[in-house]
Amino acid sequence: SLALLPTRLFKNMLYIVAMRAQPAYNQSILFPAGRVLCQMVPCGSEEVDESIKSAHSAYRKWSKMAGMERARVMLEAARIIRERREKIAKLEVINNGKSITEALVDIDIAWQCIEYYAGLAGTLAGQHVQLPGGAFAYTRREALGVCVGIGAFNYPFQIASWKSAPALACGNAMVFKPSPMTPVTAVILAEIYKEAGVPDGLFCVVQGGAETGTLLCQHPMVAKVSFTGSVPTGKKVMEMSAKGVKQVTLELGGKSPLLIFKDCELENAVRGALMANFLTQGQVCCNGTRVFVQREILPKFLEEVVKRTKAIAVGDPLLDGTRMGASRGSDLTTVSFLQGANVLCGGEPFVPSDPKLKGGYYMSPCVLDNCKDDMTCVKEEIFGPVMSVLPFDAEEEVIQRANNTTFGLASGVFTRDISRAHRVAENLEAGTCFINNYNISPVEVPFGGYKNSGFGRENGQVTIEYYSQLKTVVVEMGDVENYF
Ligand SMILES: NC(=O)C1=CN([C@@H]2O[C@H](COP(=O)(O)OP(=O)(O)OC[C@H]3O[C@@H](n4cnc5c(N)ncnc54)[C@H](O)[C@@H]3O)[C@@H](O)[C@H]2O)C=CC1
Ligand SMILES: C[N+](C)(C)CCCC(=O)O
Repeated sequence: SLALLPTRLFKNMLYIVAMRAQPAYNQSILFPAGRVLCQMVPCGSEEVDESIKSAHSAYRKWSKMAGMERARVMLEAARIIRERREKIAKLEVINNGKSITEALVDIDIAWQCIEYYAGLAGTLAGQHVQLPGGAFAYTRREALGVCVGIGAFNYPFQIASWKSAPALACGNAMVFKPSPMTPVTAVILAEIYKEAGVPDGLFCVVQGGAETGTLLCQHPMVAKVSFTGSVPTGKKVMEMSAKGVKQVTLELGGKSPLLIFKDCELENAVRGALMANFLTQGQVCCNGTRVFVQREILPKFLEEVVKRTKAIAVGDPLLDGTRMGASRGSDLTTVSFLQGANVLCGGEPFVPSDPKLKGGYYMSPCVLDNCKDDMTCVKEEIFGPVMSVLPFDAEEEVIQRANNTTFGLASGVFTRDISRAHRVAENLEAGTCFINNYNISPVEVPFGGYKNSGFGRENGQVTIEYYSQLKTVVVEMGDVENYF
């Protein structure tokens, strides 16, 4: 991570929230105020084993229920979340530090996801295949068993919902481990599922960090692991899962390109660039952090983007007017990765006026200009509110530069030329391409990566396939033909 780079003082100093200093895994930090939020006891092998066993017995009951029955329980869970959205959103702000405006959207996306998969639960079906002599075969779509979900800190409630909703719809149980930095709201989701009527243990939450995560991935009764987090941890999860031949979904990091052509509608492109970079303090895996702008419109684009970035209200995330809250991290470190890039605004520690928030982790959003493709800020994921802007001249050139990365989570293009838009979408190597927008997430639409950004998908109909398996039943209607 960038925090590992040598620290030198530049004339133009840039501060980012250090990623190295994670709080002790049994302690969660209150990001907005820099105080300890709660003490959690990390689950050891006994607790992990207990949770997986209780999930397994719940799975036995749940998977035998009709899809329509599971749907009713899930719809009730969605209803409860919708009813309590303000309360849960407030807890999410305290848990994570993001603004209340964004937390409300996250909670809404969470209940929509549960509602969507409730709708699919009754549609699970197989195929009937006719064979010679009146024989036939049919396929059954069956649950996998106990699935493990491991979440990152940036969308705690939403990630728990995105993983559990398709899992439960297909008849599985889930043991979920939230990030030790944001341990609170997954527990609220577990309580809501219980209240809605799922069998005891169907959605269990275990607390802890890497050790607990390892125990989950290695447990022989686990059928699948769905992971959201960094590339290095994702590789470890895949390795551990491979030993037990467990299925894996990996939602990893990104350094997504956003291509802004001179024929775009500039006002929307500017809004798109802000949405692509500054949601959740820039801590979004699919952020379009490499903003390629066609040279002719670069000055106008930068003028607008910088003006609006400077106007972003940073501070107390519980206030309605705040647009950027607190980041994770336990200290602010000066990091020099500029290598000649120009800080047009922000990138500094921000201290809110409220004395209660003085110890919190705030940073002013930053725009970097004069960037080159081989700079660290352009190549590596920063996971903070830092937008790197790069000029380009031609379509072919910018596609080649945009694809020159090991990541492939998302991408975006702003243009009014309809053919160009679809041509660019076809040629960008990424799991998602947004045309004339960025970072919207309708739950009906699959989400996931190419290349090192992972595989498998979340959301959309296709995710049913990642949480179920196919059984083929072959039926003979005549005599057995015997070769012996
Ligand atoms: N694709 C996506 O949807 C997202 C990707 N990310 C990526 O994750 C990075 C930072 O997020 P972090 O939470 O710090 O990621 P991380 O990879 O450190 O942790 C993610 C989760 O994995 C757990 N974990 C850590 N070591 C483990 C191990 N050996 N075995 C099993 N579980 C383990 C953690 O406790 C946490 O719950 C970002 O830089 C970004 O690249 C983050 C959020 C969303
Ligand atoms: C909701 N959305 C699309 C902004 C981000 C979801 C992916 C993540 O967990 O970072």
